[in-house]
Amino acid sequence: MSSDTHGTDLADGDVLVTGAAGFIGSHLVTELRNSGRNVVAVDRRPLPDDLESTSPPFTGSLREIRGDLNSLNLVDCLKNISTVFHLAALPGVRPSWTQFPEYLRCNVLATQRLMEACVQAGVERVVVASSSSVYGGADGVMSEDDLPRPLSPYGVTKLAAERLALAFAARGDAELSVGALRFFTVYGPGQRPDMFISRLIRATLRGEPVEIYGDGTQLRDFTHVSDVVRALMLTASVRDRGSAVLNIGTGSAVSVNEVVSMTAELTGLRPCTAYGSARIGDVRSTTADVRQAQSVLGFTARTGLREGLATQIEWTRRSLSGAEQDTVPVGGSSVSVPRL
Ligand SMILES: NC(=O)c1ccc[n+]([C@@H]2O[C@H](COP(=O)([O-])OP(=O)(O)OC[C@H]3O[C@@H](n4cnc5c(N)ncnc54)[C@H](O)[C@@H]3O)[C@@H](O)[C@H]2O)c1
Ligand SMILES: O=C(O)[C@H]1O[C@H](OP(=O)(O)OP(=O)(O)OC[C@H]2O[C@@H](n3ccc(=O)[nH]c3=O)[C@H](O)[C@@H]2O)[C@H](O)[C@@H](O)[C@@H]1O
Repeated sequence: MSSDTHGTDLADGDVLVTGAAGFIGSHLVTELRNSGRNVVAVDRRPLPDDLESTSPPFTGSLREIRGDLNSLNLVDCLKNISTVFHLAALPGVRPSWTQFPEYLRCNVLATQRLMEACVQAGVERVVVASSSSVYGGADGVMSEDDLPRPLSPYGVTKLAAERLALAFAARGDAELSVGALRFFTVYGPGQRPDMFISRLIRATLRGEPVEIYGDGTQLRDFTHVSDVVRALMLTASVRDRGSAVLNIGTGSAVSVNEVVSMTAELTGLRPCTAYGSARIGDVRSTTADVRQAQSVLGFTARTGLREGLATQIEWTRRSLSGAEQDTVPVGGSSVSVPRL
């Protein structure tokens, strides 16, 4: 199978993206349209303005459906849809201790409702955003066959969502398969403002302090959003569409302190860091075992952390300076991303 996303063979029919207004969702919608797909974009938030543009280079159409997955008529939304990318969720690890009912509603109940509707509407393929946080505090490389032991309520809801989707695919009364992708700490232009790299770059460019939770030696397999989008598209188009759970990461981990040093080098500015307490539920280390994604999808991450950080720094600079267009080169094409 080609490891490129252009011209890959998604099932005929339009595609629907949930969480389309979000960080990863907005990049995915852009890339799908660049590859000629007609996209139905579902989110309870409005789409970023520049995603709605139909001017070139976009070739696929965009239809926005604004609403909550827990109340929309999803069977109607899914008419003529062959492939669903399910990205909608509450994504933060730390707030999940205090807002659990909302995590349950958005991550678990919404997934059950969506999967039920997919079966009724005859959707062929569902690609679900799962998370490295299903693993919990494993030492060393995290493999898909490891017993998941999430350490945060968020991780518990992501594991439940992943398993629910797979249970629907295993029912046997529908031609539906599921690819559940466990993303590892995704970064890049448009990254959620609550995430570390986003806070660090913004604070550094503004000359403000950023808090580091713990001593900064915690490790993350930081994965660039362009790689994640390519993995999503490959999962939808892979010829053997059996159900599977796959890690999407780079296979190597970098400490939070190293990210601070790289940001200093790339910006020429000295980040002002304040060390605070480690947060409950934050794992010490994440590293993806990337072998299954390589063998099933032909997927290998292409963007190194230094190069990827540079794309996010450039986007943040433009955003902070109020540039008209926040269009940045990502993974070989240009994408428009929401402003800060
Ligand atoms: N960003 C990461 O590092 C990362 C890592 C692992 C997994 N993930 C998963 O990837 C997905 C996307 O993450 P993101 O970082 O782009 O988050 P995001 O918050 O930017 O996007 C999620 C979108 O889902 C929408 N949404 C939430 N609940 C909804 C509901 N009930 N009905 C309709 N829309 C709803 C939100 O409005 C938001 O636009 C999530 O499922 C997240 O758990 C993200
Ligand atoms: O890989 C995943 O599955 C998860 O990755 C990220 O979660 P996290 O790794 O906590 O991402 P960041 O918020 O960027 O935090 C990275 C590290 O920086 C630390 N951090 C974060 C924010 C901050 O202000 N200061 C700080 O030191 C965190 O404690 C953590 O150790 C995403 O936010 C989750 O949606 C996702 O599910």
